[in-house]
Amino acid sequence: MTVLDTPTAPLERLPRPDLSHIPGPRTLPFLGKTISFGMNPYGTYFDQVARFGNVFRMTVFGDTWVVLAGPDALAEVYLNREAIYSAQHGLKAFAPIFSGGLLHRDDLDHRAHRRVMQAAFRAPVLKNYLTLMNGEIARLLDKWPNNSKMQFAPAVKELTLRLGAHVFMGVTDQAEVGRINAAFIDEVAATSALVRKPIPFTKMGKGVAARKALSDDFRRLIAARKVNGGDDFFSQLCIAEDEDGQVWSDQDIIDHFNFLLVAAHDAVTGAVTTMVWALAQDKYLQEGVRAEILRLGTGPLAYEDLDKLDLTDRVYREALRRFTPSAFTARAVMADTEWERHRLPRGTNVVICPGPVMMTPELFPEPERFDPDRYLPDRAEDQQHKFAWSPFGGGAHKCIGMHFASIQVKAFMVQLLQRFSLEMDVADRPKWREIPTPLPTNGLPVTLRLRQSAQKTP
Ligand code: HEM
Repeated sequence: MTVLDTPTAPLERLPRPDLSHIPGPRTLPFLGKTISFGMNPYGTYFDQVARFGNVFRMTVFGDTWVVLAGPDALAEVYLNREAIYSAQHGLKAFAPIFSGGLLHRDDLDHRAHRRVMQAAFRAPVLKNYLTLMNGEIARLLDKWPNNSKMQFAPAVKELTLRLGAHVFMGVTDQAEVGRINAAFIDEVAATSALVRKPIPFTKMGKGVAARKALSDDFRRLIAARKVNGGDDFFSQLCIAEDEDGQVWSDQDIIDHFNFLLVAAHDAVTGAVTTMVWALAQDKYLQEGVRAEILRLGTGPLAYEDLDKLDLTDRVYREALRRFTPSAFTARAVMADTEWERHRLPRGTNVVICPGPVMMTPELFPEPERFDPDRYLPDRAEDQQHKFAWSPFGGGAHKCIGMHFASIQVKAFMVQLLQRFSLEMDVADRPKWREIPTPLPTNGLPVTLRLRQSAQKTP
């Protein structure tokens, strides 16, 4: 067993190239399209594509980006065949919170770290997580109210946080769970900070302080887990090794786990919230999903049954299309290149847009309609282009947790629908905030009614 030795050099400063040859709107210097993009990111995208085509310049929060629109651009940047697009540089605004995480590494360094992480996502390990999740979901759902309207979005956020502490970290002490979750919430909030410098009392300042506090917690946990082991995700990361016996240093474990917590949490919460939004307003669809779930029995989801939830899976996929958790992502260009006859000099920051691509009517007709049948073999709208449907990204950085996420979402939906009918008043149908992660702005008021056959956990 050897400790992986891939020290990350400090980020080199890239030039700030002149991008005046790229088409784009005339805007105020610092402000640019900040307000329009912040309030209506998808609308801004489609508007700019209509005016300038698939490559355009846009200034947001003082930084100028070149937006590469459409699914071909996703293929170009995600597949990164010539190794010229850097995630580490492109996402450097988040480095104070996430440096050292997998998405904040490139090339050989990234590949070496990803090989170690893969060990925590093997099938037998995932199966153990499912067992842990099932027990904890049952206990947490026992506490949800029957027959009264609840704010579903914050409730599911709280539930996934508690689930996360248990399944992700193996932490059950309530005081510790509370402390970790509070720090975690500050970290997540920092990802949408307007002020990117970690000045005390700003979002970024609090985020950086939270990272420090969490790192101290993780360091204490590592020592215990290396001795006692455990089925939780953190314990698996502590012992993860690649096929050549390479393992991470303690600092690597801390950095990776720090990023993983956030990567896992918000997206899963978003997917579940969207599914409940769709099912609560479509009784017919809800009954269809429930019937499919009940055909498997009345117990929690078994690992072997994961592939038998066809309609549930299509609802999940449609949720990830309709309000995708990660609608935009960024890279930096490390060597002069060209895209669609536009020169992209070294140092150009590019944005690619999986969210808007999944809302493009030419690929997904009537994109605003929630329609799980899009994925049936006779329509297969997602198959028209390799990157038509790509909520998990692609290429070297494709989401490593996508099976984990699918298990978590389905384990939750199985127990939720076995127990409860979901109802939403027409007047409560929400507006959605689209970035940084989609959220119904009214908290999603939903009434849960305990089904007659459902029982509380013994
Ligand atoms: C529905 C849930 C999820 C969605 C939609 C999602 C989406 C994504 C996307 C789009 C990326 C690529 C970002 C980019 O290239 O810029 C990504 C990367 C990543 N995700 Fe997820 N994710 C989800 C759940 C999870 C979970 C549950 C975990 C861990 C348990 C996880 C861990 C990661 C990691 C570590 C990366 C970086 C991979 C790399 O750089 O090699 N994600 N995810």
